[in-house]
Amino acid sequence: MSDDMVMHFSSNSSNQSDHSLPDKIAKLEARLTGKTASSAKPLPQQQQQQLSVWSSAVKAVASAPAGSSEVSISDSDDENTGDFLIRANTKKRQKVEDFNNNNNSTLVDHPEPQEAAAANDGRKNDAETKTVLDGSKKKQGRGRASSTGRGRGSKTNNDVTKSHLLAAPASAAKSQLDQKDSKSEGQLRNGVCSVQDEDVSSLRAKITLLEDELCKSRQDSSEYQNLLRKLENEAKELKDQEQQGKQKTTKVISDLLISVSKSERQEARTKVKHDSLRLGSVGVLRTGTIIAETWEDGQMLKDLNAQLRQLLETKEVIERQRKFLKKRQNGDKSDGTDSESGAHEEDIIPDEIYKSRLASIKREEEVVLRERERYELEKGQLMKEMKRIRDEDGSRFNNFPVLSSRYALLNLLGKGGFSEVYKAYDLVSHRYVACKLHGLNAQWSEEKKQSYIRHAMREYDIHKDLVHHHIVRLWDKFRIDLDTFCTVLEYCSGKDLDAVLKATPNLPEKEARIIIVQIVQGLVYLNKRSQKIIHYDLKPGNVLFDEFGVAKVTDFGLSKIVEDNAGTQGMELTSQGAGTYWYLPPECFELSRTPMISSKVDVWSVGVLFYQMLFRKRPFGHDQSQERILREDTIIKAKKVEFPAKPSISNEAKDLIRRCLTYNQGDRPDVLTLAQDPYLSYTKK
Ligand SMILES: Nc1ncnc2c1ncn2[C@@H]1O[C@H](COP(=O)(O)OP(=O)(O)OP(=O)(O)O)[C@@H](O)[C@H]1O
Repeated sequence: MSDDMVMHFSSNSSNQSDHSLPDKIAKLEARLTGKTASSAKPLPQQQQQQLSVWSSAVKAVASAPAGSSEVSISDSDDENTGDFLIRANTKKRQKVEDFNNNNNSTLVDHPEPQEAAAANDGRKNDAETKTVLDGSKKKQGRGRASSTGRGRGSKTNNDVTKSHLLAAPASAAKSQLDQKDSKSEGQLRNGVCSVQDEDVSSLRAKITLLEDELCKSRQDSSEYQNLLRKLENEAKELKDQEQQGKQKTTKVISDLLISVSKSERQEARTKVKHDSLRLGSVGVLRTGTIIAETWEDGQMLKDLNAQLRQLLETKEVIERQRKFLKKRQNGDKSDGTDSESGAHEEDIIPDEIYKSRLASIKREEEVVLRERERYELEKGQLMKEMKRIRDEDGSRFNNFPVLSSRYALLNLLGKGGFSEVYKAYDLVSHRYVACKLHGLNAQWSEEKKQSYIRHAMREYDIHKDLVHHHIVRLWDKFRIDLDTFCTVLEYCSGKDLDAVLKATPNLPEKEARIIIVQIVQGLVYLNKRSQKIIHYDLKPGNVLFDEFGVAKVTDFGLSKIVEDNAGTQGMELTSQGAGTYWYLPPECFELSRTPMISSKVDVWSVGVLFYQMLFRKRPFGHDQSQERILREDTIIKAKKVEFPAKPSISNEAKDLIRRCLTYNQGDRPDVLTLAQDPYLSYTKK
């Protein structure tokens, strides 16, 4: 830039001549350095360099031959020069600022009259100068921030520098310089204007672009919003359709389930009718004013009994014949006719025939007796089914209600002491469940009702957290009305062990063993939890089978939670008297002190269950009632277990039963020890 400026000066001052020019330049140079240094802060290094370049350029001009390049500079060196410089500088700065302030509205600055005249005079030179200035101004503009570090400040510094030249004394050279300066200022302003014009137009272009983009974005946004609304509506419609579809599906499923259940009910009643003819039925017996129900045997038993009578008669006839034959043989011996030759063949053969016939009658008798046994089992099942149907017919839930908007009740599975268990379908999880409806007796006192509810809730609390393959799951509970609530259990479509045992004479050891293994696994789970549980009511009715024959323990109504602080002696039995006595160990009948119990109670029950599965009877008090067991101290006297000769079972099975039925609680294994028994392990040796 300095070079450009020097060129400018040298070209524009060629027609100016002053003989004292070297002196003036020297003075000017001194003023440039001296005044600037004294009247303002030291200039930045770059500007000082600029000044020195200018100064040497001016010197060069001064030393150039006269006429080749002349600069008209005032020789005035008075005291006011500094003030003038500052004033000129301030004025110039003011102009630039004014221009900057106005450049948004009027991008073209109107020159002052004097400047306009100067501009008119030197229009041709201006054109040349403008080119130079434009270039230098652009350079300056671009380097503004880096050269001064103050943005607009650089412009001011340039102005200051130019002011030195403009501040020449009022002479011809001065006026010329002033004119030139005015021109330069105009050109500078034009340069700034053009840069700013460019900036403004590029900004305008940008604004237009941004406005276009904004407009497009707005359009896009409104399109998206429309699309979103459309999608939301579609989603809502789909949801409604899904809801309607669900309702329809639920209705279809419910209808299907109801029609299947109705036909099952029909089938069950027809079967009962049919079986009743064969097996018997319940009749009414009137004795005076008392009406009682009695069992009237069916045709099957009559036929079997007739067969037995027939066989008995035949047997008697043959035996009479044999006796007669023997008598005749003995008579022959006494009159000496046969003494030498011994028994005749014609006498021996008939006897063999009678003996053979008697053996065959015995076999036939055995078959009929087995048939009669079978009959008894079927009769038991029929009686149970009849009771179930009667209970179902009398139940207030027999009309296929949907409970808790979820469980579609189907057919009654059975009725216990205080509850009805219905097979049901969970319309949410889509699976069969068993709904146990606990009904409080309206006749009960409020206290008894509360006690029952407490008991049931306790059972629920214990059971709900139990998750094991061999424990029936408890899914849910809810209240139906003031006197009824329901617990929802995993549905076990197989029979319970009680029904299995009633339907089967006795289980083969292999089958009994695998059932015991599963029960013990369930018990191990109960004893490995942080809160150990004693089931306390293990009996065939509380072992259920699922559709695959997997055994599952249920009914935690009498269960005990073993407290953490229970010692090795176990915990106190506070509910003595509860439970099913055939399956409880001797310590539960202890009367002299509060019994201490542990998981060994369940181990005893396992022994009884295993024995019962193998021999079809319980080891202690099989034919006794609960009351008689208590009265006769049957279990307290149960010191040793006896095994029937038939069916024959393995010694390992007998040993396991003996261990489980160890009289002394201290010597009996607990659940975890029992689970280690090799007989209950299926690992290959
Ligand atoms: N989860 C289940 N799945 C299938 N059947 C079940 C289920 N729970 C119970 N049952 C059946 O419902 C019937 C009644 O069961 P419940 O437990 O109420 O009677 P109980 O054990 O005979 O009587 P109580 O519990 O009063 O001693 C039984 O035949 C039982 O097999």
